[in-house]
Parts: sequence; structure tokens; C-alpha cells
Amino acid sequence: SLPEDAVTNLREYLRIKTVHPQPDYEAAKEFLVAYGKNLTLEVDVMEFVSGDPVILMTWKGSNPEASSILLNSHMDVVPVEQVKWRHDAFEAVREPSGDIVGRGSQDMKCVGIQYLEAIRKLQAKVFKPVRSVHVLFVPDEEIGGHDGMERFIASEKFSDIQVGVALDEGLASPTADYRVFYGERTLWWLSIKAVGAPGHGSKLFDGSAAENLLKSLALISAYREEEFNAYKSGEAAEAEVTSINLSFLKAGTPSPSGFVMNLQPSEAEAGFDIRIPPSADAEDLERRIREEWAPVERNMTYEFLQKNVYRSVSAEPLVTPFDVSNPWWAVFATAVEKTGVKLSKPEIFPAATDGRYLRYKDFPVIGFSPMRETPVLLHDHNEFLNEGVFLEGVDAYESIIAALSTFDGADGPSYALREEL
Ligand SMILES: CSCC[C@H](NC=O)C(=O)O
Ligand SMILES: [Zn+2]
Ligand SMILES: [Zn+2]
Repeated sequence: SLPEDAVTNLREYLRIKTVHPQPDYEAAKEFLVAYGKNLTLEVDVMEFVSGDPVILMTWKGSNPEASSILLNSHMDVVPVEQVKWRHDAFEAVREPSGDIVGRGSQDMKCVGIQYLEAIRKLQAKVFKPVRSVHVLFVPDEEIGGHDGMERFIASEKFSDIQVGVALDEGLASPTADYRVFYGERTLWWLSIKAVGAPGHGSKLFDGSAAENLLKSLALISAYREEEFNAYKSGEAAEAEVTSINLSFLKAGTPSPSGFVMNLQPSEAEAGFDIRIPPSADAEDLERRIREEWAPVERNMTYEFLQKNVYRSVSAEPLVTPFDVSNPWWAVFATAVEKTGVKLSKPEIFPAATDGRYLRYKDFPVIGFSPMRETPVLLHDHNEFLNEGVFLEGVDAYESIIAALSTFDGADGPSYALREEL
């Protein structure tokens, strides 16, 4: 059986190499199944795609009619540049300060363990949930969640568990307050391609592929600057503007010494990572792409390598209300503040999380990773979390799980639409 020590368990989980491109989900599955059973939870392992386990642990509530609480975390982590780290990224070294250094210590193995350790503490107090509490561990979030969360949400199992509210990841907070997220930007990965007549490097002529693409790059650059300025000037938060960043540029005819210099290429391509806030007009952005950034008149085409949904099934922006229309939010916020830590103003998450699959179906999702006085180091070198901060987060979830799982409401008419889906 597992040691009943939260920090030891976190460090053991961090040592499992669930790192892309070849995450060891087998080892994670073995570890997590034993962990869940040790806590006497029901453990259900689903494999919608072979090699991509989805692990659902259930702490049964006393009222099977009431909607349930879903606590999500992803098992996978992004790769590391090991030479830039001060320790092996998969050793989970604990420094004398209590900092635990490892890939996934913030994003988001910490949260998965915090959920389970909070349940352990509640069990020790003989607490009994009324609503069932489900702890979900999914694969492949970092590569889009298509074989993980996306499949799970489409499964019968997901409908069966009648989710009322879900928690998913947030970000560390450098201040004394916790951050909380009510939505996220929509991710589009765009490739634009130009074709044109090739020619001698010395010749000036209209409509070469490179010129066609360069015109687009100038327009995109101007658009980017405008958005960036709104953020720089303080007019909008980072996640409230659209970001567009170049991911690749492809053109030229290779030669043994590099590229053929006196040959104008007949094809040129550029790829962009685009993030669109829920408040922006995505349809207008798509028009811009079609008419200005990749117009047929300039011999251009475009393709989305990834195009995430922008509206929910009920045609609404993918945001979770945090006003009185969503009673779960107040229950959550009160539970957090009861631990003596404040929540800062709800924010939009700048990147993408698996929570979007739930919001797409109009389920309320609260993005939260209880790490305060901590630099934001997800996907960075030397990602770490202090053990004291980690343990304080266990207490936050203890309060949250107790409150949400006994909340006596929110199954009324305003949630009827969601229940039907
Ligand atoms: C194709 S989905 C990629 C998801 C990823 N999530 C966290 O970093 C992101 O880039 O936002
Ligand atoms: Zn994450
Ligand atoms: Zn991540």
C-alpha cells in the first residue's frame, strides 16, 4: 500500500515519465489505480484508444440522484530541455527550501495528487459526500486531448455520471491570492501558403510566391502589433487579446551549402499559433484570414492544422458564468476563502485546457490550481512547487470538495438544458 504522505506521493508521480512524445501511461495507470484503491474509491479504467487510458475514480455520494462533482487532471507533461535544468526533471528532487523540482510539479500532477490527498483527509474526518465525487485522470491533454478527454466526454460513461460542475487546471499565482479561471482562449493553428512563378534571383516581377506571402506577413504583423499594444498599454489582460505568433516559415530550394540563392521559390508557407479570447469576433478573424491573409487573388490558400471550437452547442461563447446564475461558483469561492486565502478576479486562461470539451457542452468548469506565491513555470525550465504551497492546496481542495459535494441546489431548471445533453 502507498505511504500516507502527500509529498512522497507527489514525488513518486513526478518520477513517472508521462512525457511526450512517448508518455509512459502504463506506469501512471498502475500507480493511480493502486492509489485510488488504497483510498477505497471505485476505480474505472477506460481505453477509448489503445495505449491512452482514462482513469475515473469515484467516491460515491449518499444521493445518487444529485449531479456529481468532476475533478479533472491530465497525466501527461510536456518535454524538457534537460541541460537547462538544475536537476533531472524526472527525479523530483526536494531542495532544502522545500521546493520540489520536476516537470509536472505545476502542470499538473500536483493537482491530481491534491484531489486525492484532500479526499484522504476528508475520509479521516469521517466526512460523507452527498453528491458523488469523481476524480478523473486523462492522457494527451498537451497534444489536444483528442484520444483522452474528447473521447471521454462523448462516452456513455460520461453521461452516466451526471456531472454538475467540474474543476480543471488554472495557473500558479505570484501574489498572495489564488487565481481562478472562467474560460480560455480558443486555439487555432493556421498554415497559409502562397504559390507563384519561379524566376531568376536578379529579376523583379509581380506575383512571386515569396512576395505573395510577405504581403500577408506584413498584414499579420500589423494586426499582431495592434493586439499586443492593447495588452501592453494595460487596456486588456494578456488573455483578453488575440495572439498570433509565427511557428514556422518554409520556402527556398535547398542546396548542399544551404539554399540556392539566385532562384526565387515557387512556393512559400508560414504557420501560426493563434489564440482568440471569448470576447473577440472569431468569425471576423476568419474573414480576415480568407480575404486578407490568404486571398485567392494572391494565389494563396490556407489550412487549419487545429481549429478548436469557439461556441458551445447552444451557440454561446465558451465561458462559465460566475454570477448568481451559476450557484456552484459562489459555493466554490466561499469554500476557498474559508481557508483564509483570497481569490483574485476571475480570468480567462491564456492557453488551452481540456476544460473546453466540458464548456462546449455547457457544463460549468472552474479553472483552479492552488499555488500562490509561486512563479508561473508551466512548460518552463526548472518547473517547481514548494511542498508547503502544495500542502496548502490540499487544504483548499478539502474545503472545496466538502462544500461542493454537500451543496444542496443547482439541480434546478436553469441547469435543465445541460442535463438533457
Ligand atoms: C492542440 S491543444 C494544445 C493544448 C496546450 N495546452 C496547454 O499548454 C496549448 O497549447 O494550449
Ligand atoms: Zn496542463
Ligand atoms: Zn501544459
